[in-house]
Amino acid sequence: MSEFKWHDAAIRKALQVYFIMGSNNCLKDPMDVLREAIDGGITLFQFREKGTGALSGEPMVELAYRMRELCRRHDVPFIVNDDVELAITVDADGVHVGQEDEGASAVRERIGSRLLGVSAYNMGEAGAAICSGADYLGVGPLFSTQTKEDAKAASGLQVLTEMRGSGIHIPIVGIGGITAANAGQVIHAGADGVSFITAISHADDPTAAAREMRQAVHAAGGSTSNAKSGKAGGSR
Ligand SMILES: Cc1ncc(COP(=O)(O)OP(=O)(O)O)c(N)n1
Ligand SMILES: Cc1ncsc1CCOP(=O)(O)O
Ligand SMILES: [Mg+2]
Repeated sequence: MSEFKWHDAAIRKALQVYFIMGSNNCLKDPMDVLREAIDGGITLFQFREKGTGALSGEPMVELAYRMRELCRRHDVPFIVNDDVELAITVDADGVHVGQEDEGASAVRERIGSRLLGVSAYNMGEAGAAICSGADYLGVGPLFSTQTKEDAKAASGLQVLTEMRGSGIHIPIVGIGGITAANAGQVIHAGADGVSFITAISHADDPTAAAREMRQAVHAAGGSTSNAKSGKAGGSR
């Protein structure tokens, strides 16, 4: 198992431009989409092979391996959605789980020091996720989304201001309907970064789309403006 220890500042930096995708989200070869997104400057990638038309079994595992290799070559940390077994099999850098998935405490036990992201829709879920050992929260859907089949109603940005106003300092990434046009608002509301599927997976030019997202996050202050306890020396 990887012994890499994630530091707070490194997590906030990685969350800045967090691309999530599975083969069924793409309009062309998913490896090309990922390669182009990396060229455009994404800072973290989540393999989320889920929903109508998703791969399963050996083809899914093979795609995960190929994507993990590509990310590793470019020093982009690789996260697996939902599937802890798969994350361990492909030696992912972390796992993201939601409220309907395996419990965060059990996942932490299984993955050791790998990065653990947990979804939180409200203050109660955020508090529980932190107690269970989450390294970061995925908060949303903030805006309406067509991508997640069972998504809750859009919460709006006030959930972020409420969390930050109540002393929740853990790294947070916003999710749901995020584009380069609204990414700055997400950062200003208190998130360290933005995560998104469609903004890149449906873009004619994923490299340009990633670059645009990166510029929007940096223009809004990026992770540095929200880092409350970043330790120096994070090596990612
Ligand atoms: C960064 C990030 N935040 C939230 C989610 C959503 O997780 P979940 O609620 O478990 O829903 P699914 O993605 O599994 O459908 C996420 N994947 N990533
Ligand atoms: C996985 C997930 N969780 C909450 S919203 C969402 C989908 C985000 O996709 P998009 O960026 O296309 O709205
Ligand atoms: Mg999930």
